[in-house]
Amino acid sequence: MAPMKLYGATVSWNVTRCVVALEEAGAEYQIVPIDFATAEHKSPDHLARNPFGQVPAFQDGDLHLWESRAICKYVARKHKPDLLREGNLKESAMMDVWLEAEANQYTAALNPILYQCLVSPMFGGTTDQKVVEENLEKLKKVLEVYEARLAKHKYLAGDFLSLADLNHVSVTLCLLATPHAFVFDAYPHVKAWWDGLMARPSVQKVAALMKPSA
Ligand SMILES: N[C@@H](CCC(=O)N[C@@H](CSO)C(=O)NCC(=O)O)C(=O)O
Repeated sequence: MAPMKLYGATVSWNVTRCVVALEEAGAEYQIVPIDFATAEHKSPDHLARNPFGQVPAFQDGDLHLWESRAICKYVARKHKPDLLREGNLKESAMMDVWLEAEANQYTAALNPILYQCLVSPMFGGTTDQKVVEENLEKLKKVLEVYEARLAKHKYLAGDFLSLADLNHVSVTLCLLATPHAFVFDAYPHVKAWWDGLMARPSVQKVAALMKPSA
């Protein structure tokens, strides 16, 4: 069976969100770089992979997917279904809650911070500190909810690791690459949760992959 293909650059936290799932699944995959400098992500070939002209895109045999979180769910369902808790209605429902919280609360607050602190300077742009400060305040409110949850459970969906936890990894690694990593210090249970995730070989591998020198 040909290896699964993940299209995109590992500088993107949406692409590396999928690498975490692929590494956790222990599945054979290859990363196919897409060159933003030449707008390859808008090429006809790539639009056929992802009609929105974005990365990641994904191929497994004759199946073509896009949207990082859908790719992660597919990889987990196929190779490590325990991450989805689909055998337990309540556990899988709680996982869905925290999958959505990652996308719509946590990463929604982090995206503008990462764009200002990491992406804009990468293209010679400046950092709008007002945007950073505004979204740091939003992130702190989100982390207050996470702190309360993780004071009661080892992981977000319950006392079991799930895809919901893993989907937070890539964007959190990016946060740690900004001057605002200290924001976790005020939330000890969030920090313990993160330290636990960081100890996983899959996360170590993605952390190494995301280092600028990689
Ligand atoms: N909801 C989607 C977001 C993909 C995305 O924004 N990809 C960016 C690069 S990563 O930040 C991208 O491809 N931007 C180029 C563009 O939008 O033209 C997902 O989770 O896969």
